[in-house]
Amino acid sequence: MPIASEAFLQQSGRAMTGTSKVTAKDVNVYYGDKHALKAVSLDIRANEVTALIGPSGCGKSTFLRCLNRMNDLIEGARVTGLITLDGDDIYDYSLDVVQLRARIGMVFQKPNPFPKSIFDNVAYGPRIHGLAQSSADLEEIVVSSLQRAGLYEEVKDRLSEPGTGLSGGQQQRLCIARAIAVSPEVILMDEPCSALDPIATAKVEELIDELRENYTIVIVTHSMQQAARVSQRTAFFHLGELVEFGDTEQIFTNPQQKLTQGYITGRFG
Ligand SMILES: Nc1ncnc2c1ncn2[C@@H]1O[C@H](COP(=O)(O)OP(=O)(O)OP(=O)(O)O)[C@@H](O)[C@H]1O
Repeated sequence: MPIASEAFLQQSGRAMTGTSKVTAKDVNVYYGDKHALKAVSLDIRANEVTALIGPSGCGKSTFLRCLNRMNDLIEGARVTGLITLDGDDIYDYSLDVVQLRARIGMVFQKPNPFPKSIFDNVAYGPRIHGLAQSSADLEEIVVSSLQRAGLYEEVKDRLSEPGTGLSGGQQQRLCIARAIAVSPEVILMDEPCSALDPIATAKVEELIDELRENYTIVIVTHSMQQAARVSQRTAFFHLGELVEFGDTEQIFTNPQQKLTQGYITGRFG
């Protein structure tokens, strides 16, 4: 592809598939004296799903939270190293963290809709970021976000009812719609299916696969089957270190490291 179009795509906020969207270089995280993440470097490619796997406490969530500076909210947490979004340092002192979190949204383990109507849950972000010029505009954003999250058909007749009245799987798709509504470029998901039953999990996994057409996704999961089903690339962490990172198929069929092999074959974890 000619360089001119690459420059245009990057300016327009959408990097090309295969290009690096988020880059971490030598990232360390300390919680007080605890060195929780050790010299982690990895590239997250645009329009792919990157899965972070590894045994409990290995630092997956810590790394995920570095990517939109959620660790800033944890007292005593300190991050060193470089993390860039489209080449720009996200820890730059002049950067507006609220804007950053609109560009890099997050979906949590437990669905956490606001105690508001389904409509207002999705409208919340666009309202605070001033993304809608009129109420018709806002309605369009809400409807299209619910559609992209695969929830609209199920809730279109009860948009004014509380989001907390939906089933767990629907609540999680509502949270995904809420994240999408501010047009993020990257969506971080921290075990988004761990509170869901298998049918709701399948729906969210299907959705993740559809979303990567427009977004870059990073997902923490405890389920190796899920990582294998939804991701293109997988990073295996152990005791705060990134042990192996590569194409998902290669990681699961031909891991290069003994530790990775031990984990994926269930020898520990
Ligand atoms: N707020 C915190 N304060 C102190 N230590 C923390 C904090 N959060 C995480 N840790 C520690 O940092 C290490 C990495 O934790 P993290 O939650 O990132 O691991 P994880 O791989 O996501 O684990 P899990 O799969 O159990 O969620 C662990 O040893 C954990 O105890």
